[in-house]
Parts: sequence; structure tokens; C-alpha cells
Amino acid sequence: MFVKQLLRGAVKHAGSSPQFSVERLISAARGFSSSSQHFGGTHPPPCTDTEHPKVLITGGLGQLGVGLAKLLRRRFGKNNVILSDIRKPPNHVYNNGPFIFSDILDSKNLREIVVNNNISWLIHYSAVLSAVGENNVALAKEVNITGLHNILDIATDHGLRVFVPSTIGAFGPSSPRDPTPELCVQRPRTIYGVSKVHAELMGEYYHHRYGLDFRCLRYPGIISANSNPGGGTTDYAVQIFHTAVKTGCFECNLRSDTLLPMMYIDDCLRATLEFMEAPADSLLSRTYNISAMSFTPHDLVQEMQKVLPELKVTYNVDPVLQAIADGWPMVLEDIAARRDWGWKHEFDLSELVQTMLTHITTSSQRAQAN
Ligand SMILES: NC(=O)c1ccc[n+]([C@@H]2O[C@H](COP(=O)([O-])OP(=O)(O)OC[C@H]3O[C@@H](n4cnc5c(N)ncnc54)[C@H](O)[C@@H]3O)[C@@H](O)[C@H]2O)c1
Ligand SMILES: C[C@@H](O)[C@H](N)C(=O)O
Repeated sequence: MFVKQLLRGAVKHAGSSPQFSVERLISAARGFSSSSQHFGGTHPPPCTDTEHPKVLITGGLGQLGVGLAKLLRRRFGKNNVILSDIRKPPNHVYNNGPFIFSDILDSKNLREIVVNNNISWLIHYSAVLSAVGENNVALAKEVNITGLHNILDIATDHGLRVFVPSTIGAFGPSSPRDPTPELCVQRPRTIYGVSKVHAELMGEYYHHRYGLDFRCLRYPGIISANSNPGGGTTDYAVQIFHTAVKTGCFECNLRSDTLLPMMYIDDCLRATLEFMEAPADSLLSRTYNISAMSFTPHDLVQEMQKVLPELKVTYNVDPVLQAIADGWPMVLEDIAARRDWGWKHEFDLSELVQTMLTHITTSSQRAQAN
């Protein structure tokens, strides 16, 4: 029902904005119908080289892992990318390529997987995110710190290239917030942030001490249409799209003026692949900020209302999440990533909103038709 209104709004809006054409909606929808995640127009061609990396992704059933597996499989071949997690995968994931159980706290099992599958790249996505971490500090310590130690030791012992994502949450209230440079004070006040600073420092230490090929990007809040966020402070910016399309209203748990760095998932996953493929000698650092846009809930709602003029948003602030967000960067500076390995984002706020709404509307129409 609201989907129809959405499409009507989109068409109406198309008349007033040259950036938002019906053709664009339709062509985006076509792209989505042939692939569940779309990666913009610039994804790299499939690799023809026989020396593909053999990749293991830990924590692969979260918001980011399935999309990354899809991108890497397109590049390196389906069987060269193994997705792993401690949860049972849905059928479409299980049927789309190798999946294996792997608990990062079970170091012996992890080592066996690396050895038996001749793994050469390890993408370490397992983590407990900011909001969940504040509710369960013991679990966050275990997964984010003990788990990371297992990963770094195994990667070092077997000469792997290892990617560990960090986050805007690795900064804190005493960091400069607008903009936040690569190198500055990092005194986060969440267990998530503390564990990510620990990961950055441990990885860089292993790189200098043992020659580990450690690579780390500080991701902003990531926005995706067909995977759900795992319990973070930036989750509102994903949930708003789904709830808005379904019901036409949304209750936001952050203040309307909370400015945070955000990125569309395609940019995030492409950055990860490009960074992993960057020649080691181009990397002047091992930990980089990457950035695309910053917006407040108010900015996002205004952009969405261009398509959904009836959208109603109310605010019911969660004090714990608000305190976390108030200590995070407002704008992330990523000069070094652009300079050293050519990072360039493709999605700004208007592209993000168009793409998310098109994607969610199309899926919802398909579900209604079945
Ligand atoms: N999504 C974002 O906005 C964002 C932003 C910045 C950084 N990151 C980082 O990117 C990575 C992936 O994020 P995500 O959003 O997909 O996270 P998520 O919370 O959605 O998924 C994390 C996954 O880790 C798995 N996991 C938990 N304990 C595990 C264990 N003991 N062994 C193996 N797996 C375990 C969970 O089952 C889950 O599937 C994380 O390291 C996160 O900190 C994410
Ligand atoms: C920002 C990121 O690390 C995650 N989405 C969180 O909010 O916890």
C-alpha cells in the first residue's frame, strides 16, 4: 500500500529533480532484480590470474559479510571465498558458495580451517557492535579482544594478509570531531571503541614486529538495503528506510541534529577490496579513515521526504546511544586513503536515498506479488 504511494512520490519527484528520474529508478530496479546487492558501475572485472587469494571471512552473516562474499566471489571465483559464522546461514547464502562454521574463540578450529583450505586472505568481520557491547561488556571483550588475538596469531603464523575493520567508534569525545583526522587523540568511551583501538594498535604492532600484512579501514556507519545492522549506534539510518516504506512513519532514537559519518554498503565493500588489492609499498599507513558523507537524522528525513512527502518522523532519544553518538566524529577526514591507494566514494546522500528506496520498494513489491 505505502509502496504504491512511494512510487507515486518518486514519479512526482522525478518531475522536479533532474537527479531523480523514473528511468533511473527503473534501471536501478533492474539491476537489483538480477543481483541482491548492487555495487555501482565500477566493480572490478573478474580476475583471470590463476594466483587468486583464497579468502576466509569471519562473522560473515552480519550486515556486511554476505555482500562482501558476493563481491569477492565475482572477482576471485565462487570457491575461493569461504564465508563463516557461528550461526546457521539462510538457504540463499548456503546455496551461493562455500560456508563453514567457525567460532573465532576456538583458535584450534580456526587454524585448521586456514590450513585445510590454504587460506591466504583473512577478512575478520566478527565483532560485537557498539550498542550490543554496552549491554554485554564481557561478550564484547571476549569476541572483540580475545577473538582478535586468535586472528592475529594465526595470520602471522601462516603468512596471511589480514583485514580488520575499525570504526568511527574508535574515536571519543576528546578527539577532534569536525573533521576527525587519521592521527589524533583516541579515547573512546565504549567497550566497542576501546576494543577497536586495541585492534588497530595490535595489528600495527604485529606488522612492525613480525611483518604481518595487517590492513585496517575505519568504516563510518554503513547503510544497506538487504542486510540488517547488528546492534550499533548508527542503525537508525538503516531502519528508517524499511519502516518508512512499510508504514510511512518512523521513531528515531537519536536527536534530529546528530551529525555522523555514513556510507552506502557498495562503497564500503568496494573500498575493502581495493584496499586489500593495493600494493603494500603504496600503503604509508596500515590504518586509514574512509569517508563518503555526513548527515543528521533531520538531513536524511528531508532527503527522504522529497520522495515520500507524507513521511512522519518523531524523536524518542535513547540516552545511551545519544551519549555514544555525541562522542563520535561528525566528519571523518580521509585524505590519506585518497592519496595512497586512490579511495573515492560514489554515493552521496541523494544517491543513497534514491538507491535505498528503489531497492526496498522493489523487494517489497516482489514479496507482495509472491
Ligand atoms: N556495519 C557498520 O556500520 C560497521 C561500521 C564500522 C565498522 N564495522 C565493522 O565491520 C565488521 C562487520 O560488521 P557487521 O555490521 O557485519 O557486524 P554484525 O554485528 O552485523 O555481524 C557480526 C557477526 O559476527 C558474528 N560473531 C559473533 N561472535 C562470533 C564468534 N565468536 N565467532 C565468529 N563469529 C561471531 C555474529 O554472528 C555476526 O554475524 C565488524 O568488525 C564491525 O565492527 C561495521
Ligand atoms: C559505526 C559502526 O561501528 C556501527 N554501525 C555502530 O554503530 O556500532
